[in-house]
Amino acid sequence: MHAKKIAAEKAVEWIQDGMTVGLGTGSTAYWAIQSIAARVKDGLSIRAVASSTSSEDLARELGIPLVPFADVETIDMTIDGADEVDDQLSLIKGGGGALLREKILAASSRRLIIIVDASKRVKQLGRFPLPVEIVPFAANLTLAQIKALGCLPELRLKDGQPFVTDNGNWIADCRFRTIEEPGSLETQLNLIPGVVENGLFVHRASSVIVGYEDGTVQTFTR
Ligand SMILES: O=C(CO)[C@H](O)[C@H](O)COP(=O)(O)O
Repeated sequence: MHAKKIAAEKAVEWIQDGMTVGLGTGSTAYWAIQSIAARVKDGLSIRAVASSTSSEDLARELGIPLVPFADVETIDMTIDGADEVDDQLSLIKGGGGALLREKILAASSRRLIIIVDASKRVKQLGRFPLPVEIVPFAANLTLAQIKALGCLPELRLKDGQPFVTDNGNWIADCRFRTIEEPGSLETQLNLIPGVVENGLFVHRASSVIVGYEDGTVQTFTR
């Protein structure tokens, strides 16, 4: 927990007055939202757009000024977590099921700052099952197409029912074991009709901040 918190706090230091800030989702993004709220209380003037209803609720509760997705055209900086980060700063995201909104934020952000603890760093992406958001309609056909790309897709469940994203879709967690070419897989998955988006974020992170339990951080920039 400490490692996630200090990575988050380091990223939040980079936020400046007047910025539009994208808020990520998950237990590391939670600390970023807490730290942003503390700076807002101290007078920082920003507006934020959230990647999930849970982050939006938290930000609202803590008094961070929010702007709806529909009203935003550019984002200065997004701070978000990740499930895996490789040496090229490519990512797997979506463990929390918010990958679609997270990728929309990432694609429109001048800077995407990823905050992780050291356990998220890997030599090769793929040990963490890749989350893929699919439309519920004809899900089995879509799952079969995803499987043909060389993985074992499993529908994510919550209380015995399909997990439903903030966008009303389902998530397939896809076991690839290793992903040799993340860039090409990211494109291939999105070409399957029925796939809405996938959790590969290739060449999108501007910086990755890794927090360690001893209180130090390491920053990697592309
Ligand atoms: O992509 C995400 C949510 O969709 C999260 O950023 C990712 O799952 C990491 O979460 P955590 O910070 O809790 O380890």
